[in-house]
Amino acid sequence: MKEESAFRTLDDADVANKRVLVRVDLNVPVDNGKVTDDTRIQAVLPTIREIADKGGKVILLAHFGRPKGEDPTLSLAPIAGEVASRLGKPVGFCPATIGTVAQAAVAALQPGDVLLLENTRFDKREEANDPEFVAALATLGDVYVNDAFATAHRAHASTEGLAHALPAYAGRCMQEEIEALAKALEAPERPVLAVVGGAKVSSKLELLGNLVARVDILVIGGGMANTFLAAQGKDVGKSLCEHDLTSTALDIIEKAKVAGCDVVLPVDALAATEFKAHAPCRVAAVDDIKADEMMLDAGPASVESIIAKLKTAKTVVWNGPFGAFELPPFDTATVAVAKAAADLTDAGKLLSVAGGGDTVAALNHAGVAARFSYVSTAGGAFLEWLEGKALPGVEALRR
Ligand SMILES: Nc1ncnc2c1ncn2[C@@H]1O[C@H](COP(=O)(O)OP(=O)(O)O)[C@@H](O)[C@H]1O
Ligand SMILES: O=C(OP(=O)(O)O)[C@H](O)COP(=O)(O)O
Repeated sequence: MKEESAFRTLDDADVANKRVLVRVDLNVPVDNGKVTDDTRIQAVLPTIREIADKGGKVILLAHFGRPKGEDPTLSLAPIAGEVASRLGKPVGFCPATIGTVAQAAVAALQPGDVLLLENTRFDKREEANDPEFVAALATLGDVYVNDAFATAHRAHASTEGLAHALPAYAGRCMQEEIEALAKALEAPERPVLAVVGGAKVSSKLELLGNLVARVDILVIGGGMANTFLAAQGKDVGKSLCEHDLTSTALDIIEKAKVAGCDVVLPVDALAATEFKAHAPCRVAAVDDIKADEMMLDAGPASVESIIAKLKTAKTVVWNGPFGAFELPPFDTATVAVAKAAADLTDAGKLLSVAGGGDTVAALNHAGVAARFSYVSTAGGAFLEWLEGKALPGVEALRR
C-alpha cells in the first residue's frame, strides 16, 4: 500500500463542479514580452489538466515580479496566452484579482474552464497576508490548491492565508518537488557544495548564515558576491551590491569559520561600464574595479577555482547565476560551471540539484538542465528548505 503523504494532495480533493483556486508560480523570465524559459509553466500543467479533466473550474492565482501597487508592465495578461498555448486549450484572463469583476469572471466559468486572475501582488494586502484580502479571495473558490512550491517560502494571502480559509491541497508540482528534494538531499553525500548567486541579495543573504552550518563549501557569486567583496573593503564600483548588508555578510563569514565551511568568493570579474549584451568588458581582479565599472560576471581565474572545488564535492546545490547570463558574454562563468557540474554528474561523481526561475533558464541556456540530477522550479524556497526552515506555504497543507 502506498504510504500516506504528509500533505493533503489532489488525491484527497473533490473538485468536480467546484471552483478551484489554484496558486501557481508563473514568475517566469521574460525578455521583450517573450517568455524565455517556460519551465514554471510546464511544471503546473499536470495540476491544471487534472482538475479541469475532473470537471473543476480552474481559477489560477499568481504573482509576477515585485510590483509596488498596480503596474501594467507587470500584468499577467500576456502570460494567460503562454499558458493556453502549452495547455492546448483557452485560458481566460481577468484584469482584476478580487471584487465584482473577478466574481463575474468566475461565475461565468463552466466545468473544465481555466481562468487566470490578475497579479495578486497588485494589492499590497497580498504580501501582508491580510485577512480581509484572504476573505475576498476565498469568496471566489470552494477549494484551494497550492502548486507554487517556488513561492512557498512566502506567507502571503494566496500562498498561506487561503489554506486556512478553504479546504486546501497540494498540487502535483508542489507534491513532486517536496518528494524529489527530500529523496535527493535528505542525507546528501559529503562534501556538499552550495552555489548561491543571482540578484535577490536582500532576500537570500541572511539565510546563508544557516546554510554555512549545513554545507561544507559555499561558493558565492553574482550580486551576492559583490556584497561580500564590498564587506571586505573592496571598491565594487557600480556593481549590483547591497551596501547596507555588508555587516550581515561579515557575520556570515564568521559563522562559516566557526562551522568549518569553506567560503569561496570570486577573485576576478568581467567588468563593464554598460549593462547590455556585448558591452565592451575587461577581465579585472576584484580589487581593481574602477568607479564606473560593474562586475557582470565572474572572471576566468574564479571559474577555474570554482570548478576545482566542484571536483572535490559529492553533492552540489545551486541557486543563482554567477553573472548577468542573459547578456553575453556575461554568461561565460555560469555556462562553464554548469557544464562542469553536468559532466561530473554524467560521470557518476556528483549529485547535482539546482533551482530558481533564472537559474533554470541559465542551465537551459547552457544546454545542460536535463543532465542535472534534479532541477527544481524554486530558488529562494529551495534555499530555505535546504536551510531546514519550515515553508509557510507547505506547512499550511499538512494533514
Ligand atoms: N553580477 C551581476 N550583476 C547584475 N545582475 C546579476 C549578476 N549576477 C547575476 N545577476 C542576475 O541575477 C538574476 C537571477 O537572480 P535570482 O532571481 O536571484 O535567481 P533565481 O531566479 O534563479 O532564483 C539574473 O537575472 C541575472 O542577470
Ligand atoms: O521567482 C521566485 O523566486 P526565485 O527568484 O528565488 O526563484 C518566486 O516567484 C518568488 O518570488 P519573490 O522572491 O519575489 O517572492
